Amino acid sequence: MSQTQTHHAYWDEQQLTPLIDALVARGWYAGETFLDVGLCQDLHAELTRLEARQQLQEAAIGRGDERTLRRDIRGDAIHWLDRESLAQRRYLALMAELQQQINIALYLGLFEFEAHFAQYPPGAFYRKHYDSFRGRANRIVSTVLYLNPDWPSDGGGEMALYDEHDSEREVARVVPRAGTFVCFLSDRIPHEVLPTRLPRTSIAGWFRRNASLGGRVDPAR
Ligand SMILES: O=C(O)CCC(=O)C(=O)O
Ligand SMILES: [Fe+2]
Repeated sequence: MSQTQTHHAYWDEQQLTPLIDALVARGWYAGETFLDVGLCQDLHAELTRLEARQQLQEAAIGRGDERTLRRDIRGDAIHWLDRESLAQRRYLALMAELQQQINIALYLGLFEFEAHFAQYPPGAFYRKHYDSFRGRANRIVSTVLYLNPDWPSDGGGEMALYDEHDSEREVARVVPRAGTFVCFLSDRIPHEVLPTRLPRTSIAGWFRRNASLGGRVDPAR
């Protein structure tokens, strides 16, 4: 490999350039058929097994002492990725390479990636929120990969993204169909999950930079 060539093991330039450009220009990116269908199927099958074995936990909001279950804000059940399957390891390898490429292009100093499977049962939603707060940002770039093999037009459960300067202005509505991948700056882009009519599956993940809060290292979760 010559020094002027960049070599990516998984991603090619045609996929990464639009993602990086969109992150810089407007703070978010959404791409259909961004990820391999076979990998999405394997991840979806794993989530189905985890659910059957009751290995999903109801998701909380807040952190530390302030963690609470609030079904009126957030209704999903989750399982943190822990590299326990080949499919997880493949997905995490893809994200590790994406992290590297974002760092090269944007100097964000992304340091690690954490992610969980999520399942929204019928009727569930996640009200409009930011994934981190300015000045206390530990989560820098948010990601979502959808795993649902089919999604009817009346299925609901879209993710709505809002303008970074006007949190009332919707800028995109993303259908949670398998292979679609979204990423955005965690402290800039308000977003929400609209009520779903069908069980809705995804992997939500965050590229982090370790931030020290008052001398303590910010806890991971
Ligand atoms: O599943 C989605 O579309 C977004 C989930 C989300 O916003 C989150 O888990 O913070
Ligand atoms: Fe979020």
